[in-house]
Amino acid sequence: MVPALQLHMSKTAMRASQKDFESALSQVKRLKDPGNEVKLKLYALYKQATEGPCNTPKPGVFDLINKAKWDAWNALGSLPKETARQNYVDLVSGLSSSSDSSSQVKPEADRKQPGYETLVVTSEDSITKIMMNRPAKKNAITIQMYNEIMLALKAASKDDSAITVLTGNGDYYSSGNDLSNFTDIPPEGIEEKAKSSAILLRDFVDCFIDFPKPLIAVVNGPAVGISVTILGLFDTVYASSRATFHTPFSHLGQSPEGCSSYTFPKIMGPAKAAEMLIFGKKLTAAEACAQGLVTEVFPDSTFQKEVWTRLKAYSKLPPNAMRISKQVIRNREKEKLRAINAEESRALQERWLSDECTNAVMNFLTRKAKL
Ligand SMILES: CCCCC/C=C/CC(=O)SCCNC(=O)CCNC(=O)[C@H](O)C(C)(C)COP(=O)(O)OP(=O)(O)OC[C@H]1O[C@@H](n2cnc3c(N)ncnc32)[C@H](O)[C@@H]1OP(=O)(O)O
Repeated sequence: MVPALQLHMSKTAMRASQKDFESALSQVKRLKDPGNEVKLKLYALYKQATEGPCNTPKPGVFDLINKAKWDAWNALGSLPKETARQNYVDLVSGLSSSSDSSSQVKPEADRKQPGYETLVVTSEDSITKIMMNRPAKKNAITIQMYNEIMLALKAASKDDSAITVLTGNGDYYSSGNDLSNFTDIPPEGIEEKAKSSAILLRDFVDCFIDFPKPLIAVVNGPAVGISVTILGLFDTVYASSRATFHTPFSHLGQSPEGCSSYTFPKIMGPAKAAEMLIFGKKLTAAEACAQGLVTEVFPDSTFQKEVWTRLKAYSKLPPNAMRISKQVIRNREKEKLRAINAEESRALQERWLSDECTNAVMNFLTRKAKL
């Protein structure tokens, strides 16, 4: 017989000794939490290995935890003690090797989902993170980036993550619409450009209205324009103390989008919303939090650490319960939000053809004006 095969057979035929069992018992304490289902299996095998078949009365129906333990033990029937001991040792050894390999953290480049040029999309710890990735341009949103964000949101809505995060790479969260989007005029003319831009805007904002899982904005720095307005469609907004919130629509000859004409007055009251949306008042993170647009502000020095610790804890909550809670909170407004989005997009389609808008965009692009 081939020696390696011989070794394999003698190993599987071998019964776990009391010493193996005891070492598995101490090993199990060092493992990271394997989840309730595995813990029940371990409990049942332990009881079977040490006491034999289930011999205690069935707990009452409201004693949920003890009933689950009893059910798991009872399900092992008359499994011999020796086999239960062996199964316990095998289960712990399988858990140890999988936890060894999962503790080797892969670098972000390896976890990165392919197919995006303007974003870095990663999925880890039940969190899908969509990071805008044009730091040299302050994460200004190009046509390609609008399309990629829509694709990433659609994929995240179907993946096995529990929550989804939008954030920015570098010192800005996002400087909003890339103003050079307006310079690429097709042969059909400027009206056609305004029309296709309005359709893109409407589709983009609809993706946020319809997103089914908890959606969190991690606002790592200043936010401008559309990156601010869509925050009203997020479930939670965490901001660095360095973040600012600026919607200079009148300065740009434009009008509000992202459903902000409805969500902002609802969140902060009409007077405060008007200061932002009509007069372009820039809010600090603390002010945005006081107005209810931001959930919580963290000191910039500890922002990433504190936010991701919080999000990792939230991502362990039962995903279906979170999804249903979001539906219950948001569903009754969806139709209304879609209608508002369509109306805001129509208004902008006209604004983009105005002299006020054309001059403001030209002034920025020829470096005559900044916010
Ligand atoms: C499909 C259409 C949908 C339309 C939806 C409508 C949305 C409305 C909006 O979002 S309105 C908001 C539009 N955004 C702005 O008006 C911001 C313009 N940018 C600025 O004012 C400044 O860049 C700044 C205040 C954000 C940052 O200033 P700072 O001095 O710190 O940095 P720079 O100006 O040197 O920026 C670095 C480079 O990034 C380019 N850039 C920044 N923001 C934008 C932008 N929004 N659009 C295009 N380009 C932008 C900037 O030009 C610099 O590029 P350079 O290094 O090549 O010079």
